[in-house]
Amino acid sequence: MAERNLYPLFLHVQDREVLVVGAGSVAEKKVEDLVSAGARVRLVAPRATKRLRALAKEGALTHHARAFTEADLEGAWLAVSATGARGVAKRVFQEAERRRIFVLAVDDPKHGSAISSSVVRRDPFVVAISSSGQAPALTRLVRELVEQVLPEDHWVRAARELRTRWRAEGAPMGSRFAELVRSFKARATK
Ligand SMILES: C[C@@]1(CC(=O)O)c2cc3[nH]c(cc4nc(cc5[nH]c(cc(n2)[C@H]1CCC(=O)O)[C@@](C)(CC(=O)O)[C@@H]5CCC(=O)O)C(CC(=O)O)=C4CCC(=O)O)c(CCC(=O)O)c3CC(=O)O
Ligand SMILES: NC(=O)C1=CN([C@@H]2O[C@H](COP(=O)(O)OP(=O)(O)OC[C@H]3O[C@@H](n4cnc5c(N)ncnc54)[C@H](O)[C@@H]3O)[C@@H](O)[C@H]2O)C=CC1
Repeated sequence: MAERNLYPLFLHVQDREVLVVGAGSVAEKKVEDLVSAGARVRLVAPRATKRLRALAKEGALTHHARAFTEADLEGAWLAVSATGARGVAKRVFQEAERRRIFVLAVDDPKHGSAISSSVVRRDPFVVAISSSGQAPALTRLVRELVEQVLPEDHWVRAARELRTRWRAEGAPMGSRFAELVRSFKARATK
């Protein structure tokens, strides 16, 4: 479904069930991101990585050590298929479509209805980057470039400081954005 103009979103997954099918290294990254966003992850896969088994052991997710069945989608808000096994993504997608559940298909994007992005976090800002599924390695490169442009902490701290001063001085709204740009350009060329 990558050929269409995608609609970007930030999802509240806190306390919502997310089904992850497959528990290899690619699934591991998605699961870690989902768990840190507070999702209740239900993992279905005959074999799981050491890290995923450890997360299951400490109660951060539930792991069913068997192959996917259509009933696994029951109650899920979102699903991830990450098995690399022939035909599994298609089965997950067909049943998920029937149940109106969005699916990230990491090995077979045509059998998915959502794709994940590369993320740069500068709390409270989140920059999500996508090539609409066409060039993941380039997406990673753009993420690394954005990380260099937005160094940890400085960016938001500097903007907050500017804003405190604008308020104290009653700076006109119309001049604030231009001043922020000037100040950031000056920092970048220092
Ligand atoms: C469609 C999508 C589905 C989804 O995962 O949701 C997808 C699909 C596939 N990725 C593949 C390969 C690679 N993926 C990466 C990296 C990332 N891939 C991510 C997302 C996405 N990957 C979604 C679209 C993203 C977009 O719109 O650009 C990132 C951004 C986020 C994340 O993984 O969390 C993360 C960067 C994280 C970071 O910032 O570091 C690298 C580079 C590397 O790891 O060094 C490679 C090797 C280079 C290459 O092949 O390009 C393959 C081929 C597998 C094969 O051929 O066997 C498929 C399947 C296919 O396309 O058919
Ligand atoms: N989206 C992305 O960012 C990337 C995607 N990929 C693709 O992702 C796929 C998965 O890669 P890995 O995690 O390295 O694979 P892996 O081989 O390490 O893990 C596969 C997992 O799927 C499980 N599995 C197999 N059949 C199953 C079934 N019928 N039901 C449930 N679980 C089943 C296995 O038990 C295992 O946990 C590959 O096809 C790879 O090409 C690879 C790199 C990046």
